[in-house]
Amino acid sequence: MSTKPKILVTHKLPETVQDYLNLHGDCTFWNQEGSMPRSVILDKVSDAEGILGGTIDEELLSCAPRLRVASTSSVGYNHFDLDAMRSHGVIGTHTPYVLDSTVADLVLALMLSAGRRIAELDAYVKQGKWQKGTSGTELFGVDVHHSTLGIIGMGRIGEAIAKRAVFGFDMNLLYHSRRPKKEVDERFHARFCELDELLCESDYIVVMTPLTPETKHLIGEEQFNLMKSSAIFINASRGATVDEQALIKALQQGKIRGAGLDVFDIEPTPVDNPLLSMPNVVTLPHIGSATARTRNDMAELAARNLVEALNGGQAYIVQELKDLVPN
Ligand SMILES: NC(=O)C1=CN([C@@H]2O[C@H](COP(=O)(O)OP(=O)(O)OC[C@H]3O[C@@H](n4cnc5c(N)ncnc54)[C@H](O)[C@@H]3O)[C@@H](O)[C@H]2O)C=CC1
Ligand SMILES: O=C(O)C(=O)CO
Repeated sequence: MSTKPKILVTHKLPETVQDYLNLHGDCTFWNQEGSMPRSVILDKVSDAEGILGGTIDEELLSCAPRLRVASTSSVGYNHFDLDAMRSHGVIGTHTPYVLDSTVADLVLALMLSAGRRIAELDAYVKQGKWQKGTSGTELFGVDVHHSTLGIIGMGRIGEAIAKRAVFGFDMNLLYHSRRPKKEVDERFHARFCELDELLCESDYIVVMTPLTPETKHLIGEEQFNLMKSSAIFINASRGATVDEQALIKALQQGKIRGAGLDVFDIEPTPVDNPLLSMPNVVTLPHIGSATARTRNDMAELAARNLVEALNGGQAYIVQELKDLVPN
C-alpha cells in the first residue's frame, strides 16, 4: 500500500507537473477540459489529504475528513472559505509573484485599449466605417502618457503596473492601499492618498485589491460620482470589488468616459450584460494571467506548494491561515 499522501487534482495540469505530483503523492487527476464536476469532487475528496483545485467550502470540507492542504493555482483565493478551512484545520496555499508581470501587461493593454479606443476602432475599420471626409475628431481618445494613474491596491501586481506606467509611459502615480509604502513613493515618485482623492484626481483608475469582505463593492455609485467625466476605469481584480450595476449606470450617464474589464460579477458574464454592448467598454474573459508560460509557472508553484505544505516545508500559505502551521 502506498504511503504517499492521497492528492486530488480537479483540473487539467501540464504533464510535467503531473509527473512531479506522482513522485510525491498518490494522485487522482482530471485530464479533461474544464474542471472536475462538483459531484465527482465531493465523492473523490473523501480520502484526500491534499487537493489542488478551486472552491473550498464547508460542503466540500465536511466530505473530506482527512484533508490537510488545499492549493489553488491562482494568487487570489476568494474562493476559499477561510473560516470553514480554519475550523477544519485545513491550510490554503496560493501562487503569488509568478504572474505579476503578465497581469500588469494586461492591465496596461486594457488602459491603452480603453483610452485609445483600440477595440472600438478596430471594429470601425473592419466594418467599413472609415471613409474619406471624416474630420478625425470623432476618433480621438485619451492619452496614456503623462496622464495621472490611480492604483487602488498597491501590492505585487500594483507595483508591476506602476513600473510600466511610470517608466514606460511617464505617468504620474497616485495610489491607495491599506498603508503607504515608502519604497513605492521613492521609486515611482508616487503619492499615497485616500480613496476619494485618488478618484477625483485620476485620469485612469485601476482596481487591483484582493476580493475580501472589506473590498466587496469598494467602488460603487458614490465613488463613480467622484470620478472625472473623462476617467477610464479598469478592473482586473475580481468582479465583486465593483458594484457592477453602479458601473453600468455611471457609463450610461456619461459619469466616466470608458472602462476596461477583465473580471465580472458573474463569470462567464451573461451575453445580455449591458456592458457588452457599450463601445467604450473593453471586455475580456478573465485572462489576466493567461499566457502559456505563466500558467505553467502557476501550475508548477501550486503543485510545489501542495507537496511542501503536506510535508511541513516552505510554501506560499495564505496570510489568514499561516498560524495553523506549526513552527
Ligand atoms: N484578472 C486576473 O486574471 C487576475 C486577478 N488577480 C487579482 O489581483 C489581486 C491582487 O493580487 P496581488 O497584487 O498579488 O495581491 P497583493 O496582496 O500583493 O496586493 C493587494 C494590495 O491590495 C491592498 N488592499 C487590500 N485590501 C485593501 C482595501 N480594503 N483597501 C485598499 N487596499 C487594499 C493591499 O494592501 C495590497 O497592497 C488578487 O487577489 C486577485 O484577486 C490576480 C491575478 C490575476
Ligand atoms: O491568479 C488569480 O487570482 C487569477 O485571477 C488568475 O490568474
